[in-house]
Amino acid sequence: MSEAPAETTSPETALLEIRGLQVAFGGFRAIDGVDLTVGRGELRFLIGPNGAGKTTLIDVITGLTRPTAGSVRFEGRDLAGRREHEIVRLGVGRTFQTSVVFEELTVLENLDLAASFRRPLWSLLRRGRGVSEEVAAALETIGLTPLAHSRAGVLSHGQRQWLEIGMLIVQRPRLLLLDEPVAGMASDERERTGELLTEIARDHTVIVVEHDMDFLRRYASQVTVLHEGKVLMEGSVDEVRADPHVQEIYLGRAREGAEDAVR
Ligand SMILES: Nc1ncnc2c1ncn2[C@@H]1O[C@H](COP(=O)(O)OP(=O)(O)OP(=O)(O)O)[C@@H](O)[C@H]1O
Repeated sequence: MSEAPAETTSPETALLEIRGLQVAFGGFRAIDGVDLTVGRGELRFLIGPNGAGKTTLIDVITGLTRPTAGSVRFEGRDLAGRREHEIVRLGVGRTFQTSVVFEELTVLENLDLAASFRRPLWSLLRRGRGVSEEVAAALETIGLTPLAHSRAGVLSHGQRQWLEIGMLIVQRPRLLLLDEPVAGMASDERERTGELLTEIARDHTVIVVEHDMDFLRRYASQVTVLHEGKVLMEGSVDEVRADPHVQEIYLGRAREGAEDAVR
């Protein structure tokens, strides 16, 4: 018997390919026919008003929620039906809106623990022999080298977010999914996070869910707009901001009291 047909898209061109995705909660379709292609090395922003389906989309990619229909292919492999830890091992990492750092452990210990996830069991016995290269590099990238031996519990909100990003990086994912990484951050922390994302995107593919328009203007290039479970449009930040439909859904929110209209 011949092999299964070759993948429709070369892994060189598309890292992530979502087709005809649907997610229903009871009779309600939170995702309603989404097609999304993200190329290797992209820094893609995902925006949309509350309830648009952004988190649900991330949940499906990472195996937390099962789709009702459609496919999610990562490097040509179908992720549907795979468990969360299996998807992590395939190279997909995500941050959650709730923190996953261990407050009693130091920054370094948190990173080391996250990195140990990839190491063979025998190497865990060698722990305590100093800082591995990848952990040291991650510390530098996230700018927390001076705080390496501080307890994670004393970090500011922004520093904690960077630590979480560092904990992802040491697991060497090829796709990183970040859910509202600058939510609740002060402006200097936002700026540092924007720089961090730009740096990480040099050697990872990154999808960022973000509401903040100022942040998008500064750091986004390609943007996908979700609305009511569908892709409303894709384009550059300028194209998205100029689109009448996008303006309408954001201005609609503005009239309801939301502050961040597309201007
Ligand atoms: N487990 C669930 N059961 C029922 N409905 C759900 C569930 N999870 C999400 N929903 C609904 O699906 C829709 C999409 O939710 P989702 O959290 O994906 O939106 P979002 O774009 O991430 O919004 P926000 O910006 O507010 O986080 C919402 O109407 C939400 O109430």
